[in-house]
Amino acid sequence: MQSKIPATIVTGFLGAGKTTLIRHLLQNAGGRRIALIINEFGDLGVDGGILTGCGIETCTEDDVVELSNGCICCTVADDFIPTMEALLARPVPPDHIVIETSGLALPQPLVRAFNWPGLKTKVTVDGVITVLDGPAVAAGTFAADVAAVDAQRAQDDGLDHETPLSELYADQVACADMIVVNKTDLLDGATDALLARIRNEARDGVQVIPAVMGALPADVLLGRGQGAEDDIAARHEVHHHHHHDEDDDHHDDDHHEHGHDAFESFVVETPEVDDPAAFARKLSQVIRDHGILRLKGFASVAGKPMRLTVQAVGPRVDHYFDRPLGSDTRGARLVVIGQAGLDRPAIEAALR
Ligand SMILES: Nc1nc2c(ncn2[C@@H]2O[C@H](COP(=O)(O)OP(=O)(O)OP(=O)(O)O)[C@@H](O)[C@H]2O)c(=O)[nH]1
Repeated sequence: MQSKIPATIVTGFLGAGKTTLIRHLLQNAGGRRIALIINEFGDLGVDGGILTGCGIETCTEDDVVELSNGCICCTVADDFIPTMEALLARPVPPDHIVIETSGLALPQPLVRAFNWPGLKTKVTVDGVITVLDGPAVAAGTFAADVAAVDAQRAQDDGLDHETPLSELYADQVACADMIVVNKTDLLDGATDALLARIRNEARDGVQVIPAVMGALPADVLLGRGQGAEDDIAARHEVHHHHHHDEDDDHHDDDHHEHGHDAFESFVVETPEVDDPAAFARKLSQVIRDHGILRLKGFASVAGKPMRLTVQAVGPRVDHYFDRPLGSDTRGARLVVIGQAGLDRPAIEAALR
């Protein structure tokens, strides 16, 4: 029998550090030919731009496939499966496939897609890696007490989808074979308690590993041989319990209602940046004023030949020059992601 190509699913909430972890993995791939499938939220292709712009020799444009037609878990049949089939049909197929889901995707439907007849014989899910934003989880932002939430819902039908963040968190934790608790540099000694708490929430036997900038050896991340598609039932999906208006047995891949409509994203274009530090301060203020969850993109800076990458998770804004601008048009293009109801005109005005 021909051996199956292993695929690793990297999931985790917006801004947890998935792209950073994958970038480190590619830089330390130990000669493996890795193909990437990236599911962007918003059309700008920031994560693809960060990965192909990073000058990693083993990572050519060909090896990065971007899916930006929506959330990967809602478009598996239309988008993900054909993309996988095309990748597998290449004359030289990759040694390993890494799939980065959008920060709002549920991993379970994606794992289930590996049981598709056209894929099942050729690929297997080597493991589901869930990246958590350590400080955010420690602050209780995405840490659902699943039992309490369910109990509350049982009492009140009107609560459906009121807490999509905690649902996503719970689903991403429940599906994991390995949980990377990232950004422990920002945790101030509270790491051990947090790891213990997350171990408690995870399925039995799931590794919970602390990390800074997703820096974990390729041998830890890859080659787990989990075969996740064969034990999908063990990977409890919290959100299924809330569809009181649907048939309870309605578990197929193509249902769309898991709270994405609770989020929105749009792209804002602004003129060239004068002073990156001042720009970052302005972004941070706009993020606070409007409760933006995630903001990222690229900008040109007056008089500079390099591209400025801007990354904000909550009010913390990182910015750095990553590569020559080349033929990119000057100005800034930023993806703004938040819960539905963002005041887009006000945000656009404030950013310009
Ligand atoms: N301090 C600190 N910052 C980090 C760490 N890991 C990632 N970051 C920063 O967090 C921001 C988000 O990281 P990404 O890797 O883009 O996160 P992501 O999960 O891919 O984000 P989405 O694709 O938007 O869901 C970037 O500015 C990173 O530089 C870490 O361990 N410590």
